[in-house]
Amino acid sequence: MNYLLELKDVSKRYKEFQLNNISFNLEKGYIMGFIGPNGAGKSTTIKLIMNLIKKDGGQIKIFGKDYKKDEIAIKERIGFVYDENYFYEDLSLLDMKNIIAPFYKNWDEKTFQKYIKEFNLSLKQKIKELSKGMKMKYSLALALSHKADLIIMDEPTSGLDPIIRNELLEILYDIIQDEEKGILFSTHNTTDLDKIADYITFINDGKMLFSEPKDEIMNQYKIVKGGKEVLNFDTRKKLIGVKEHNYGFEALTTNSVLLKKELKNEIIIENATLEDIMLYTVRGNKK
Ligand SMILES: Nc1ncnc2c1ncn2[C@@H]1O[C@H](COP(=O)(O)OP(=O)(O)OP(=O)(O)O)[C@@H](O)[C@H]1O
Repeated sequence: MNYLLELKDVSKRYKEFQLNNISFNLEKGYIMGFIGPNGAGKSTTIKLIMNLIKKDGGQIKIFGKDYKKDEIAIKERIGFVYDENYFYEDLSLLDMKNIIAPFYKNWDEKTFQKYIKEFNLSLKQKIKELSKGMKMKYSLALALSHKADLIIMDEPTSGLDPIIRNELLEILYDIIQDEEKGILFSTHNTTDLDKIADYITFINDGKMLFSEPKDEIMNQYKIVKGGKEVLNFDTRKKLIGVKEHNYGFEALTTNSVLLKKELKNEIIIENATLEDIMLYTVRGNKK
């Protein structure tokens, strides 16, 4: 398989946090949502992919090549959008672009100008005068203007209003239509991913929970609701993150077919959202 991005057992140790054996692959033509609660290790993983920090173990390949050996050639084909600021604050948007653009052989000035206009930015303005959302839009305009094959975005929708947020999702969707490009997109806001992601990689507390096609995940995970009387030892084993209230319980399950067979009309099975999957799983892990 010709992957754009391959992580195998990638690990990183900090004093009080460990990222353990993260493995996933991203194919051409797909959008992967990278989800997990605060502090799960999403930014750490992205920094490792971008070689901004050193890994302690595992392998990272980008475009089939070792991510370090071919770093310069690889980075030319990556569009990177990152929450923390890596611009010179005193420069104008135009001056900063003039510094960045020559690094890319495939820089497309027309595309850049198109996004600047679409995002309502002024090239005369200084970076330090931009709001968080405006900085994100500027970052996006830069990342999308050199015909990158792999787009890596760390929380790109944070700070964006719903209109620009939706526009961004449409732009990302359009980008992958030629089936040559791929997007890795980390976010807390799983509703963004309900719309556009093909694959979901979920990490919690530095550990991988899954990396699978979104449709399979949505088929596998369901919400169960029922009365407390069915909550015995056997049933609990099939439930994740049980939430009990006065009249009954709600939980996540990957055993909905079996539960329905055993408990028939005593329970209700509903579809789960990605947010449900994240919340119930994190609750289940805490217990
Ligand atoms: N330079 C560092 N030194 C020590 N610990 C760090 C460092 N950078 C990150 N960490 C720790 O690693 C853990 C994971 O952080 P990370 O930023 O990767 O999480 P995240 O999933 O991106 O969270 P968020 O959604 O809040 O951005 C946190 O506990 C954080 O404190």
